[in-house]
Amino acid sequence: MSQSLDKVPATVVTGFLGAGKTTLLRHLMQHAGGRRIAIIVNEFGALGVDGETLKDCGIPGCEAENIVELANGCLCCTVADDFIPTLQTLLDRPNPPEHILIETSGLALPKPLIKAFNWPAIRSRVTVDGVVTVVDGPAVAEGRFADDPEAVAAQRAADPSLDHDNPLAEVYEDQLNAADIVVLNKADLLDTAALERLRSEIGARLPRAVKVVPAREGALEPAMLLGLEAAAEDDLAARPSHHDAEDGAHEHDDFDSFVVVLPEYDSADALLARLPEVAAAHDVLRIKGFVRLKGKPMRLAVQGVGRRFRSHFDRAWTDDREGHLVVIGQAGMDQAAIARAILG
Ligand SMILES: Nc1nc2c(ncn2[C@@H]2O[C@H](COP(=O)(O)OP(=O)(O)OP(=O)(O)O)[C@@H](O)[C@H]2O)c(=O)[nH]1
Repeated sequence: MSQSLDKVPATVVTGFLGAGKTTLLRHLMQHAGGRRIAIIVNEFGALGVDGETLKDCGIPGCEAENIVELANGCLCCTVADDFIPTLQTLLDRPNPPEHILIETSGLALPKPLIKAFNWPAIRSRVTVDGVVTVVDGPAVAEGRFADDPEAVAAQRAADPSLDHDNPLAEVYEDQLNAADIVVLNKADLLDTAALERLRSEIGARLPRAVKVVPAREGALEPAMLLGLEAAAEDDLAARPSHHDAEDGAHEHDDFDSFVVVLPEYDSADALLARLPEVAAAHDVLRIKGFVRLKGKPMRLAVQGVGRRFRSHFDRAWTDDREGHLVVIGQAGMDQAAIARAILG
């Protein structure tokens, strides 16, 4: 399918919490070859961390003005108020972007977002070049997205549109269904046999013939991800969604997030030792944020996915915000207990 020459291509990068979407975007920006790219980030959680991670990260193109953070919330419900005007503002720039990258929240069902590209205000100006679904390989291998993998497989064989008990499974499935390419990320944490098994398992779940490409740190050539010319907004029927059955209306109450404000620490060692234990004890899905250390101008970026944590000094603080961590989990998590345990 050839893309209309005057439409700006937009790539939707989706994938579950912590799968590696922001990491993949950073890699793309690093290898953009001078292309003018704008990024729209939509995040679940009261405080934007992904936008903060990308903005002014030192990669050419990641200057703050090229990165737009959409207000916290469900992109599909704020399409008219937020998303469409944001796109229009980008397209109306004197020097409009040559490509737009959109990072969805890890909990988003991507189809309503793709549908939004059919809105009259933008339909003639922008097209969905492709949907890149980033998958957290080890999390899938650990069975994070299935109540009981065998039971779900059997159920699906009987009725592919069946809802799952596990809300994670539903989001995961919708994100796979929307994909034009699947990035099987965190390949470094899987051996060859596990990687091959996952690749064929994922391939078997996909509703269409879509490539499943293993990656480490989202490091793939931009040519693999951009320029797919999928015009996904014209091809909605091929991308079944749990959202379809709900007739547009959907629940947001499966997941929850809150912010823990941190004191300034002499050393982050004790905090970093506690975090994996807290995440495991409370089945927290995602923890991310920045820690302030006494006497250090640099902020310590902390990223946790399940019980796997990483931290590094990313850049100097540019404001006097306190250190904070955004915690995301399933609804009903004991926020007070988690906050207490984090603060130690
Ligand atoms: N071991 C390993 N870790 C990775 C890889 N890719 C990303 N990570 C780490 O996984 C964590 C989450 O990565 P992000 O890129 O922030 O994930 P995300 O999908 O943007 O997260 P949300 O926006 O919260 O959904 C970070 O600590 C990354 O450094 C990979 O290929 N291997």
